[in-house]
Amino acid sequence: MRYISTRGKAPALNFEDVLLAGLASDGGLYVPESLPRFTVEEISSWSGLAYHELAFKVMRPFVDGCIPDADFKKILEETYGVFAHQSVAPLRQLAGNEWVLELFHGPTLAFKDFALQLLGRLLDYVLAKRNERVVIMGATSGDTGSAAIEGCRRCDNVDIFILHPHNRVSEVQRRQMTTILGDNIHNIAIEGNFDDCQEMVKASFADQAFLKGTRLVAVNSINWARIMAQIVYYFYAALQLGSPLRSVAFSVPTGNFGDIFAGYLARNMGLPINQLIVATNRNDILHRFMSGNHYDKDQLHPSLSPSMDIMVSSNFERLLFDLHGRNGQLVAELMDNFKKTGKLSVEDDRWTETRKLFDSLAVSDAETCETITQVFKQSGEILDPHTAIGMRAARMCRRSLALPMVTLGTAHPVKFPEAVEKAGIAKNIELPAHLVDLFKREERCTVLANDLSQVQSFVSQHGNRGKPL
Ligand SMILES: Cc1ncc(COP(=O)(O)O)c(C=O)c1O
Ligand SMILES: N[C@@H](CCOP(=O)(O)O)C(=O)O
Repeated sequence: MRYISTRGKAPALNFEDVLLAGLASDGGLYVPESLPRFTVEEISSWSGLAYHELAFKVMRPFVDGCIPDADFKKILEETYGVFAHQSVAPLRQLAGNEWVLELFHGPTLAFKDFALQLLGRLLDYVLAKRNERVVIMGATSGDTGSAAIEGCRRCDNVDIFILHPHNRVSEVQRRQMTTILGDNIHNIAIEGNFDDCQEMVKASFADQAFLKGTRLVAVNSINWARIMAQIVYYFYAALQLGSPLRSVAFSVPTGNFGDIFAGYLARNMGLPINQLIVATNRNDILHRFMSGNHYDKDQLHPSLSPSMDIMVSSNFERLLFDLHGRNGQLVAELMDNFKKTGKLSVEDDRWTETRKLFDSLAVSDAETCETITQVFKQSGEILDPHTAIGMRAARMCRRSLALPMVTLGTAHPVKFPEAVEKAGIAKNIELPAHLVDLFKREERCTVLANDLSQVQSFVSQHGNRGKPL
């Protein structure tokens, strides 16, 4: 399997190299040159497999021999063995055809663990084999950061720098990052928003002189391996609901468009998904595209669902690539123009094509709270604000009541007490045992201005186990 850039100019890579990459050298994102497509018989035969066994079946074609099967199986067994729930991703029925796929039973209580527990182990495996040290830079609006730190903290060959927007993540999210105290773990709070953090990470891939020859690796969903791992749970949920003989719909709380893009790929690999709903908070650039073909930058607003306070959605470019017949030059032109004008639209027929599969809804903070309250009264379940946005969109936008509708439960409500309290739920949600002393732990974090050169100089001063590169 070769991986090519969405902008058509960077060299094609194999799985091992794409794992160790971030943005492609032409500024694009890597995607598989062609997708594996599974038959109905093949998918049917996976029914009843344990999560790690299914993960092997779905991901094997992407890894394509770069990691021997026996080693990859062992890595997957270890990865999903650390999840707290026996079924790893339990599917909970709220009513009739309404389901929540609980993706928050990993160590950091959000869906990011599915990919980042794996990514950490894959990096460890590949870097040990190569005897190479790398620097990781990641941007987070709250969840990727802790999942990446947790996934990589035991990697000997990694120094990890996580940028989060100062005072714009929840306290639990911040502490999950800043209380992990290794000399290769570096938390930076940027005086800006998530897009500023993400832009700095991307700019660092474009000009790596400050790294003095050390390789830079991404943990955000610009890294293909992140998307690959997120495809699996669509198969896992759909198989339990009668696929591949029955179609299923998904509603996905969306920010960087990574999670829902994984669902789109699952469909293209043979899973009968008849609808994908893009559920956003008031930072609704994706909803404005899906509902009116306007992908136009706006101001970023803090919300009760801070992990989705994202304006420019990295993975949207991967969808644009497919929409434009996988023509890298066309995508490069669109993205260049977007950089200049902050606006992007596609030709009508391409947009109509997108709308055959995708619907969307933007949900306000008040509606988010209303949904948390409503679902609690109906079922006793407390949804986190991101999942609540997905649930509201599922209820408002579903095309068929006869088909199962699965909302991705992307985070545990204990991470967002403010929203739960605002929804009028007095019940105290307890942190799980491994985090019970979270509020007593020492924190370590450096606050930096929204300034790329300061950040890069910090990385080069601390990039070798806390010492200069
Ligand atoms: C809890 C939660 N829900 C949803 C999202 C949105 O996912 P994506 O960025 O893949 O669209 C994020 C962050 O990305 C998140 O942390
Ligand atoms: N919501 C994310 C933002 C980064 O998204 P990613 O999927 O590209 O890593 C977060 O919680 O950090």
